[in-house]
Amino acid sequence: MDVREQLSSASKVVVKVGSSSLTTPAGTIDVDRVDALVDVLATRRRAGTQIVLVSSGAIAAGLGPLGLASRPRDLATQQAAASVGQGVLVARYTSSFARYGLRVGQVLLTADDMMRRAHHANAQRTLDRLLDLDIVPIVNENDTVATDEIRFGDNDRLAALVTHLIRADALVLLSDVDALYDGPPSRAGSRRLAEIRGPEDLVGVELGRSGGRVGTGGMITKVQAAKIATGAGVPVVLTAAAHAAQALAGADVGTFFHPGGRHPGTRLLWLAHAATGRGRLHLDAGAVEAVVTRRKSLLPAGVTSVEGEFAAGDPVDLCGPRGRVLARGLVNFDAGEIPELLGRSTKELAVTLGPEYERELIHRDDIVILESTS
Ligand SMILES: Nc1ncnc2c1ncn2[C@@H]1O[C@H](COP(=O)(O)OP(=O)(O)O)[C@@H](O)[C@H]1O
Ligand SMILES: N[C@@H](CCC(=O)OP(=O)(O)O)C(=O)O
Repeated sequence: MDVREQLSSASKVVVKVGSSSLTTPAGTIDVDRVDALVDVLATRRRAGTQIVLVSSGAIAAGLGPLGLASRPRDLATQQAAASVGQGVLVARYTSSFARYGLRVGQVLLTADDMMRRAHHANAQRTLDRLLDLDIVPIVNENDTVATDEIRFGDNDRLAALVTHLIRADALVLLSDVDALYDGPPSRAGSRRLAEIRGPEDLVGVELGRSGGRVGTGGMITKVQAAKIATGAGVPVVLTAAAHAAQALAGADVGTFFHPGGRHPGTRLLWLAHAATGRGRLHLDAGAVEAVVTRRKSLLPAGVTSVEGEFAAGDPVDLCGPRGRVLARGLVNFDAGEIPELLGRSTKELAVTLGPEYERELIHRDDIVILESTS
């Protein structure tokens, strides 16, 4: 079977569309292009495929109503624009899908929703239920509450994580460019890359930032998203929104990223690919061996020092004796509590500080290995 047939036979697909494919330069919704995209998605939905649409465009669609000529630099005004634009965007999707008798549901997610166990399960349950009810979920980052520190900032990686969250069979990234090129598409001689089979095919490819006025991540975040999805066994197609129908039909458009890898736990994908450590724990050689090689939980006895300000539940980087970041995990204690625990056994801590201290610093289920020690 041609690999691209995985797209035509997929029963659950995540489609991500960028701001520039949905809005006009004047900062309003481009109704014709939204309708054209919805025509494709609704047709596929009515043929039985479950679709989740990850749609950017809230900030871009809020510019016109707020009288802004370009994307504001400061976060507060971006959030205000997103607040106005998100409503306009979803109103348009609602009426556009209604032409096909389909309902949409708005789902706004933060990075935390992908990471914290309870939030993650909640988001998963909601999306699953929406799909059971034949509703098309329209997902975006919850821009109005996300601060710079905790923000995804781009919907490409969010779409890859949603792909895992709902156990989709394929991810389609739609942009204003028809494929990944080996250099800037505006440069004469740049060639379309029809297929990416693995990291070796990306060597020498110039991944530029966004060329448009309203896009954010450019090709860098799209390739990161493709790596997250394919690394967990899901094929990805990157192409222009105008080619959405062909991409979903498995035609030779855009760039096809071949799946590889297995399906790791979704929550930890966020930790590996989208989180940044809020602090660092320095491990001795024994703890590195236990955590990285034998995949055990991290106990206070194996930690030599702590850096940074973080709260229980935050991601922290785990460094080896030479300072290399080897793993990342969700820590069970606030930064301020940790110094007095260091180097001590959990039994001893339970006796002196109380039974609630007889637990690991980081449970092994909350650790992802970023680099092996060998
Ligand atoms: N190697 C490349 N191949 C294709 N496009 C590239 C490349 N490098 C940079 N780009 C730019 O990435 C842009 C798409 O990213 P972005 O503006 O973030 O899109 P979106 O808003 O759809 O998410 C394209 O318009 C293009 O100018
Ligand atoms: N959440 C933001 C979009 C962020 C983003 O990734 O934008 P884009 O690069 O156009 O896909 C918004 O709705 O404006």
